[in-house]
Formats: sequence, structure tokens, C-alpha cells
Amino acid sequence: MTVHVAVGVIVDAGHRVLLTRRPEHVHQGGLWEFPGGKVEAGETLATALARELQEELGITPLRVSPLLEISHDYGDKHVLLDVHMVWEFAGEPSALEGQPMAWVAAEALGEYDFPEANDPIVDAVAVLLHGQSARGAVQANE
Ligand SMILES: Nc1nc2c([nH]c(=O)n2[C@@H]2O[C@H](COP(=O)(O)OP(=O)(O)OP(=O)(O)O)[C@@H](O)[C@H]2O)c(=O)[nH]1
Ligand SMILES: [Mg+2]
Repeated sequence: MTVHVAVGVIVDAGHRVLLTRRPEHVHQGGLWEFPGGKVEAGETLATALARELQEELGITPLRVSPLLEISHDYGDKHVLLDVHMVWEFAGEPSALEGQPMAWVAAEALGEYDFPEANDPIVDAVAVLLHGQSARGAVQANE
């Protein structure tokens, strides 16, 4: 069974992105993630993303664009991550579920530990916001 997940890459005016850290006891616990969660029955992707960002951070996404979809098998769980950029939002994000939260510059994303499925997201975000890979796979000539 595949778990469909709405994931938001939230960007601020300074092109930093919002990361939260997963609790230790959950799937992929202790790792950093982009906020989001499971799409519930009957929900559209947009509705699920808006609900999750409201529940986890207290913000409402206003301008959203699709980034990529990732299908990943963890062995114990298969996920389909539907990842959207969130360019504008209403409200001030705060960690409503008590999770650690950080605003991170695109070029520093490589310093954070993410679930395995997130590698393509980290690369795409770094290229989009910074023009080069955060993980060092692509070397730009400065
Ligand atoms: N939100 C989020 N989930 C991710 C990411 N990467 C990744 O593999 N996942 C996986 O996607 C699945 C669902 O995410 P979630 O745990 O946030 O779901 P949720 O907010 O609905 O949690 P809940 O079921 O405890 O209410 C988890 O198995 C998680 O490990 C990511 O960057 N963000
Ligand atoms: Mg979640």
C-alpha cells in the first residue's frame, strides 16, 4: 500500500526554506523534513497541503507551484511524496506540534539529515533557489 503525502517547501522573502524535525518515535524519526502529511480520503492535494500546514505550522498557503513527485520504497512503507513549493503564505509559521523548526538557506540544505526519499527534493530546491546542488553532485563555476 502506498501512502500519499502532501509536502510543502515553504520559502521566505530571503529564499530560505522551512524545515521541521520529525519526532524520534515516528517513521524516519529524528530526521529533518519539509512540513506536510498524509492525504486523507476525499481530499485533493491542495486541500491536504493546506490542512497539514495549518495543523503543523498555523499558516495558509497562498501561492503554490508543483515541484516534483517522488515514489520511494522504505521497505516497511511505500510513499508517494507530492512536493509543492509554497512561495507565499498567510500567518507566521510556528512549531504547533512542538517539533524543532529551522529556516535554512538553500546552499546549507546539504548539512541536514533527511529521509532517503528526500534527496531529489533537496537537489531540486537547491538548484531552483541557489543554482547548484546542495549535496555537491553539481559543481557550478563561481
Ligand atoms: N511530511 C513529510 N513526510 C515525509 C518527508 N519525507 C518522507 O519520506 N516522508 C514520509 O512521509 C510519510 C508521511 O508523513 P507524515 O508523518 O508527516 O504524515 P502526517 O503528518 O499525516 O502524520 P500523522 O500520520 O502522524 O498524523 C512518513 O512516512 C514520512 O516518513 C518529508 O520531507 N516531509
Ligand atoms: Mg507531518
